[in-house]
Amino acid sequence: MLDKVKKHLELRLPFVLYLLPNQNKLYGLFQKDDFIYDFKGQSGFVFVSFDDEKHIIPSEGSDFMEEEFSFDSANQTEVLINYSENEKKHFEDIVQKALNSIQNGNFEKVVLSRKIEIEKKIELIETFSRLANRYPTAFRYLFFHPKIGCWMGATPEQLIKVENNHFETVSLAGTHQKNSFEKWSSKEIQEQQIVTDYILDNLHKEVLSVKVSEPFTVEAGSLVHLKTIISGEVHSIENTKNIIQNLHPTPAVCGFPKEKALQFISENENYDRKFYAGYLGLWNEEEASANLFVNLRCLEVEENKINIYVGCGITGESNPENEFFETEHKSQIMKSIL
Ligand SMILES: C=C(O[C@@H]1C=C(C(=O)O)C=C[C@H]1O)C(=O)O
Repeated sequence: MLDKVKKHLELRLPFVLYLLPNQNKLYGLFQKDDFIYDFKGQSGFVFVSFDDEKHIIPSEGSDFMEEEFSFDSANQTEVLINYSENEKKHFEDIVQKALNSIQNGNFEKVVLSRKIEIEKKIELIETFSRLANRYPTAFRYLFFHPKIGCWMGATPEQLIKVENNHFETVSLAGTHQKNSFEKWSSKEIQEQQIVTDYILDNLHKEVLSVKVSEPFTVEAGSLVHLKTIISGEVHSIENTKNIIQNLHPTPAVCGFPKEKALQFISENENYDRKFYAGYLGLWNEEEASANLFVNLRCLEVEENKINIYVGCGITGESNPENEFFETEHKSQIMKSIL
């Protein structure tokens, strides 16, 4: 498959490589032309931006390959926390502004992010190989489209999985470093509950039944999060489409209420999130199945530059400096494979 990837990169043709969580099989979908296909319910690998621009590498007409994943596991590096005081102050100021807005009753939660730009030219396949080796429990992907961009990531967050009318989604929020974690604070419990409530509210019109787990702690690389599994039955693929439309973007990556949080993000984050906090993955219209993930712990590859996108949930109890360090810790997930 590596030869095929190299060829596609040379010819500047779109492709995606991916590995499902806890699996060692590498899949590749290789488009034969360089059109941008809009996602309109055809089968393939979907790639949707934060502001809901929907693309797909369609299965039809593309080459599909699979093989055991056996790229070299090159060194894993530890990175030192490294940031400028300016960046820190800038982010803390925006968090403070969000706190004022929350206090004034404009919204309950907003997820604010940073775009960390690193001047660096990377070797794409080797870097993806390190990412795939390092985060086996995540959904790992490398997406390339000459007219859309090049992204890779290792996301711990499922947007939705549907098979035989059974669906599963998660509410994921709250973050700690694994090595210093003791227990969840009321702030974290509250910010995750906002996500769970929102998902349940938006599901009920579309599902036949729903089951909700207790919140539990999950590992994601060097971090831990608080997670609830929400599952049940849907009637048809139309329900699945409506659920996705209603869920995205969830308060795990946007905030609550959604419109107010979106407005704060667009007025205060000084860049386009593009595909960060969008969603991506498999859509099979014929089988009415989907396996989609939220695009987190990801980076965008430019010619001589990498953009790492990381965010964190702000609620009334947030502390601006702690939130800044949370984004730094999240960024280590990607920095350590560069
Ligand atoms: C926004 C991100 O992560 C999300 C926000 C979290 C939080 O605020 O604690 C935790 C997991 C994700 O739902 C990110 O990784 O960029």
